[in-house]
Amino acid sequence: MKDILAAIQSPDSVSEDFAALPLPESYRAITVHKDETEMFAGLATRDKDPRKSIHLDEVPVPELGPGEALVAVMASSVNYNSVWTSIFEPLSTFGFLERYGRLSELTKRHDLPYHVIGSDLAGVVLRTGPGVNAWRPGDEVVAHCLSVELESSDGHNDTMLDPEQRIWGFETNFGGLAEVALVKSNQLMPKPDHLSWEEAAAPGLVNSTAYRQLVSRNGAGMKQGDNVLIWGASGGLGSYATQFALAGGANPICVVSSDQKADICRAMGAEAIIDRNAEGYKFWKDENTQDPKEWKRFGKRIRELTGGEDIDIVFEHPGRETFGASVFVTRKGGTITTCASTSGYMHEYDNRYLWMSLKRIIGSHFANYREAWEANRLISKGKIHPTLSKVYSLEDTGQAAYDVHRNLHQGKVGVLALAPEEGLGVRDHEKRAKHIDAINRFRNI
Ligand SMILES: C/C=C/C(=O)SCCNC(=O)CCNC(=O)[C@H](O)C(C)(C)COP(=O)(O)OP(=O)(O)OC[C@H]1O[C@@H](n2cnc3c(N)ncnc32)[C@H](O)[C@@H]1OP(=O)(O)O
Ligand SMILES: NC(=O)C1=CN([C@@H]2O[C@H](COP(=O)(O)OP(=O)(O)OC[C@H]3O[C@@H](n4cnc5c(N)ncnc54)[C@H](OP(=O)(O)O)[C@@H]3O)[C@@H](O)[C@H]2O)C=CC1
Repeated sequence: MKDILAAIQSPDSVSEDFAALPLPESYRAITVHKDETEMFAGLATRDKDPRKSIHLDEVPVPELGPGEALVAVMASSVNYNSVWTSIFEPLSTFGFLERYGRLSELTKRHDLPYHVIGSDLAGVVLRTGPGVNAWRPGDEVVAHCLSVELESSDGHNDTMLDPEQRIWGFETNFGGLAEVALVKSNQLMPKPDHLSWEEAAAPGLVNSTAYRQLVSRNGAGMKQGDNVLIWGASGGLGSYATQFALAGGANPICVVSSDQKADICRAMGAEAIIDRNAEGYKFWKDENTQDPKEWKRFGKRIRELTGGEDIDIVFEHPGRETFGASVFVTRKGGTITTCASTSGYMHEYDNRYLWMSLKRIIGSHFANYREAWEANRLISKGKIHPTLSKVYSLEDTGQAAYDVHRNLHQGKVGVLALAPEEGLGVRDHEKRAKHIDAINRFRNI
């Protein structure tokens, strides 16, 4: 591993040098263990502690198959899907690995008693499998997390519709929170050259998801002037949704839960901000009863901020807690687009407000190959910026996941894998200097 890192850090290394490096037999990886899936049985979601289930193990380097690449991971980031994996909710991800393992001789590799998690990476290609021509050892890359087989025509127009669609590092093994990762080569994209390894690893999953959910015609198809209600506007998804709304000439109405988060949204350029904590919205009177008066109070506040207008698009992900309010505050003909249910997946809303006002609910999940590429291109061009706040070592990934689970973080949380320190990997310093304030906006807050 030392030789690999030395080659990555040497300005003189060429592709042949990487190709000639022997692959290590094993690598350090963040895992959860199959024999621990019941460890939190009986505990409330909030009390399940990722620091107890997340391990740092030495695991064997997987065999490389056709169309695949092994990547030396310099940095990765924590996504909420790794939080779900680490608390074994809503399902243990070992069920996904077993199902994938049944697909073919090659996919059997994924069905192991440990799960190497993580759905983002920035690093350097070490080896490519048969049939890979577009990427070579030594290429500096990021990887998106869409894994598809594409043997069925169902996914040929929109790769997210492939019946064998999986999220790498969540529904497959050998993810990005590790020193080495195995990906399909079609997941690879050029690393934005003005960013450090950890900055480049931060946007991938959430940026692509927000792009499909909000901007793409497969999602809400946002246009100039739209009022976009963004829940968790300074969080992982929300910090990119806010940037897309601003960059696309829309009007984000940002919901956050503290002054500090409101300040971050202001610094991004948003003006309409609702502090849900300070304003004390209680959309549920008790576990089973919502309070439409609170939906109305929330809608009134939105109208104050928009000069009397209602919401064209709601960017939804908190789920059960907010969904009733989200449907209510959407204007006639507007769209609620949802990609998650952090607070609970059995939603309730008053359907009269949906059908009588001709609103639409759109389900959205990650991004197809092309959308992920387009989202990464916007990062590379400096139109959208990473929202990295804090960076942890691989050893401290459990704490990083704990922070995200407890909503103690801002924007995105990074993890260094092979990178010995922060700030390495920048190739275009001039471009970086142009965007430095935006790149650092979330740092150390
Ligand atoms: C990029 C990052 C993303 C995120 O962070 S997302 C957040 C994290 N992710 C999650 O929380 C999602 C976790 N996943 C899940 O909870 C589950 O993954 C799903 C609920 C999404 C799906 O579960 P499944 O196991 O695939 O489905 P079933 O409920 O067990 O049902 C499958 C059985 O139901 C049959 N079936 C499917 N459609 C129909 C139909 N229309 N009519 C009749 N049967 C149907 C199938 O065939 C199959 O059957 P048979 O069990 O016998 O094989
Ligand atoms: N389907 C897909 O492709 C994807 C799904 N996801 C899912 O989306 C969800 C959010 O992910 P991500 O943005 O990365 O997570 P983060 O935790 O980084 O951000 C979510 C934000 O939502 C807000 N929030 C949390 N709970 C509530 C609540 N009960 N009511 C209102 N607001 C709330 C918080 O902001 P504040 O406290 O400031 O209001 C929080 O910062 C997760 O469940 C994740 O699994 C994520 C990416 C892709």
